[in-house]
Formats: sequence, structure tokens, C-alpha cells
Amino acid sequence: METTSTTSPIRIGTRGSRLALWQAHHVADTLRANGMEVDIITITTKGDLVLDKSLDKIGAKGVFTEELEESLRNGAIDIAVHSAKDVQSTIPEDLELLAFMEREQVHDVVISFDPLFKLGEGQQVIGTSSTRRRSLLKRFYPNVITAECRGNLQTRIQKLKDGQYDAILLAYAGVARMQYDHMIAQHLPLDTFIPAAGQGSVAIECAKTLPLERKLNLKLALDHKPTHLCLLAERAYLRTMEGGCSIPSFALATLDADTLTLKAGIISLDGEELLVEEMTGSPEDAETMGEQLAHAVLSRGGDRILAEIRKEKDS
Ligand SMILES: NCc1[nH]cc(CCC(=O)O)c1CC(=O)O
Repeated sequence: METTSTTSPIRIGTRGSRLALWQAHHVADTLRANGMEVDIITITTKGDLVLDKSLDKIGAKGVFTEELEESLRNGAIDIAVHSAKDVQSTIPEDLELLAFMEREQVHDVVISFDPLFKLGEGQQVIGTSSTRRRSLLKRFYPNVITAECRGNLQTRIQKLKDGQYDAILLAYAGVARMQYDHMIAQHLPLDTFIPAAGQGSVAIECAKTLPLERKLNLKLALDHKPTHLCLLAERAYLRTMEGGCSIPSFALATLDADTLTLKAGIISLDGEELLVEEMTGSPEDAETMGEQLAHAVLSRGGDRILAEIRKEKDS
């Protein structure tokens, strides 16, 4: 077979979890469809190894990304594939986010072996590892008991099966990609369970030194412009909040014709205080909007909520 590519195959670096591999294969398929040759290289990260600690306790930024970034630097891989949600808000100076792939539905879902399960009915133990989901549960379903649930999707579902929880909360995107749709008991509404910045999109990272022609070809094949614009706004919000994944903040941008809408906020760990701000503007101003919205949230009490969260974490 003849190929249009005259250079060496694109080496795609990925974590080894099933979701990560799905994402890497999604990238590989898309690149092949664009006439490129690819190799997938699996790399184990700290986030995959340390399963007995809650993510906000491991604390280090980028527990899922560090090893992949090192491989970009030393040239072992050309691109790294991440869940956009797991990419820290500020990436190292020598690397860049080249592309964001078209976003899957962005909401959270309730997963249970009981198809009739409904949040808030009776005594329920809900598994989650995200401070955002835990805080939102406390606010909107004050009677549920939340329990730590870490690990990759298969591990979490196994824990659910073992009876550790009545249900768990997950991102729809991962559930759909792993074909666990049949276990969805409830779809959580976007107006209350606002997702984490970047949820549902796949991010492509590379070293700034990757040859320009290669970068352009990759971007052309993989980048979804509307998703990219939305993620610029959400990530600027996250960066300005200095949130990281351990802070219960959330941000969701949507693009409708030529109007970008950004809704974002923060919630206290006990769920008592919820701040949500919304803003519309031009997609050209995506990053400025994220920054402005963060400043609005901070000045309206978000700074105090953040300080309290940091104090609780340090104690
Ligand atoms: N932090 C783990 C993680 N990173 C991305 C996803 C789901 C898929 C996505 O949002 O792209 C998940 C699991 C979850 O939150 O349910």
C-alpha cells in the first residue's frame, strides 16, 4: 500500500488505562484516516500506580501527565494524549497543547447496578473521588453519604459491584467510551452539576520543538475549533483560580453561532456556599473571558472559599 507520509510514524504516547487507550486509538484512527502512520506507546504514570490515596492527597500537580511530558521532552514520543480534564491548567514552558478533539457530551452521570436508582431516595452511599462532585452532592442531596472511590473506571465499577457504594458518579464521556451506558441510572443536569473544566475532550500535547510541518498536519487532523475555543475559556478560568483538580471549581463554555457563553464557579467543601457566574462574549476573547470570570468569582467570595479549602486541606 502506498502512503502519503514520507516521514517516520507519529509516536502517540498514552497512559495504559482502558479509557486512555481508547483515546489513543481514537487519535490513531483519526490520523490514519488523514494518511499518517502511527505507533502507540504506553507509559505508566504515578496517578495509575498510587491508588490508595485520594487525588487531592497525592497533591502533586499532573500525577497523570508528568511521565508523558518527560517522554515528549526526551523525544520518545511525538504527542501525548490526555483527557483534557486531567491536564494541569499551566503546562511547562517547553511544551504546548496542540489540539483539543471534539467534545463528547459533557455532563456527569450516576452509575448503579439498580436501574431504578434515584439520587436522594433513602439512605445512600455514593462513591466519588472528585471534590467537585462530593461538594455538589452535599449541596443538592444533603442526605447522601459520600465515600472515596478512586482508580480507573474498571476499578471503580468493580468497587461498586463489590457493594462498597449504592452508586458512583462519573463523567458521561468516559462511561460512553467504555460502553457502560447500560449502567447509567441518571443523567445529572448541567445547571446544577456543572462539569470540571475540560471534561469530555481529549487534549493533544507536544514539545514546542516538534517540527512545524508536523505540528500543522497534526492540528489539522485532530483539532476541533469550537471545542478548542471553549477549552481556552475554561482553562483560563481554572488557571486564574489557581484551582488544580483538587479544588471544587467547575467551568463550562458553549459556543453558539458566534457567541461564547462561559458558566463557572466554585463550591465550598461542605456544599453550603455555591458561587456561579455567567458571561457571554466573542470567541476571540475566550481566554480573557475565563480570566474575567475568575476575577468576578474571586471578588464575590470565591477568594474566601478558596482560602478555607486550602486551610482544610493543610490541616
Ligand atoms: N480524572 C479522571 C477522569 N479523567 C477523565 C475522565 C472522564 C472522561 C473525560 O472527562 O474526558 C475521568 C473519569 C471521570 O471523571 O469520570
